[in-house]
Amino acid sequence: MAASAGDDMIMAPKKQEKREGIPRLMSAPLAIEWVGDIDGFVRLIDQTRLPSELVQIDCRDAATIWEAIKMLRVRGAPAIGITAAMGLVVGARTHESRDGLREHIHQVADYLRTSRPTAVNLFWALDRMERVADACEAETMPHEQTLALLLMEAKRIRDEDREMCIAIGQHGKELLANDSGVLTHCNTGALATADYGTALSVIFHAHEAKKNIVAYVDETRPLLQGSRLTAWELQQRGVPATLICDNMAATVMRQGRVQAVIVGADRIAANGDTANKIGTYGLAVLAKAHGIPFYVAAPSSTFDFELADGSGIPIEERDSREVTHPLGLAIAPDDVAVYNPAFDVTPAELVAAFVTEQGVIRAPYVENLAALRKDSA
Ligand SMILES: CSC[C@H]1O[C@H](OP(=O)(O)O)[C@H](O)[C@@H]1O
Repeated sequence: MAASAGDDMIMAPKKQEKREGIPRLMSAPLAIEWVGDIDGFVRLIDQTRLPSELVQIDCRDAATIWEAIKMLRVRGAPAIGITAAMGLVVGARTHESRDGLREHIHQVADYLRTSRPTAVNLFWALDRMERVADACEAETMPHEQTLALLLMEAKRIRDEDREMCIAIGQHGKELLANDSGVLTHCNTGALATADYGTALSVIFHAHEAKKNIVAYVDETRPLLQGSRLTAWELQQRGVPATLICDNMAATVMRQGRVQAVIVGADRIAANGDTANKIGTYGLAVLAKAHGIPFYVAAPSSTFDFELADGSGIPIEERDSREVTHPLGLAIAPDDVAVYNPAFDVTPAELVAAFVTEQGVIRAPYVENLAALRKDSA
């Protein structure tokens, strides 16, 4: 039994039943779950507690959801979108009549939009939920029915993401040579998505296909999503993994330990410029210098076709204490000046290919990525 947010219960990783016929690769619970019916709540793994503790928190209001996204208790572009969609449902419920419900829903969505600025999935998911609310208003739908349809849409966003992650893995595994080393950055696995992940889904599926992959995992300063989360997920699945400090990436490439680099994304512009965890751009430059292919794995929901290029992608800057006090331990003098951008932008020309649920997409990106546009269908 998980506790409510703020007062949590430590859970031993429990065997998770197969979900809806799709065998789950991971023995831990899903990062995000909706518990109950329309009067239910969002249950999250608190990722700030991993890998030493698997703690789940129950979120019964929009403020708890906002805080969980802001503090990276739940993180990863698709996971943020799914959580915000479900968070809109718990927030919408506080308005108990049909009158004014649509306006209330827009207010909750605008509030959730302020949690983090870079991952486009947050905004895409909330836009999609608001379109449902607008349609219900236009149909003068009863209050309960509107809430039920919103919950259905949030679950649909989650389920579609899981399917896209599986497809990304199936397409991407063909890019990885047998007996190869693959370097990855940050966390792009089941913890960052509905399940399986994006770049990690490629590695998981290559492992399942017995391609004898060794994953090299960047620890990913300052919040250590690689050492805390990715190494944990890979161990959960029995994938050989070697943890390295971020400053070791050049050497492992030069030593020939790595034959590919694969990362996730938080927002990809129409020309293929890619925003991802800080440090990704440096990996792309290093990969180019060593003749190693650099791949970006992402679902179509992470592409922002409103942006012609990466110059317009908002880059989140975070608290300086994340740099000076990792895990609460002071590693820098007080009051030192700090610059802490959470993301950087990799120019499209450094990307060998994008791995999407629709397949592997190579340059020229402006033309070839256009097929991913939702309105291009
Ligand atoms: C599958 S998207 C994962 C993406 O999100 C991470 O950022 P954060 O941990 O700050 O949410 C990182 O950029 C990953 O590549």
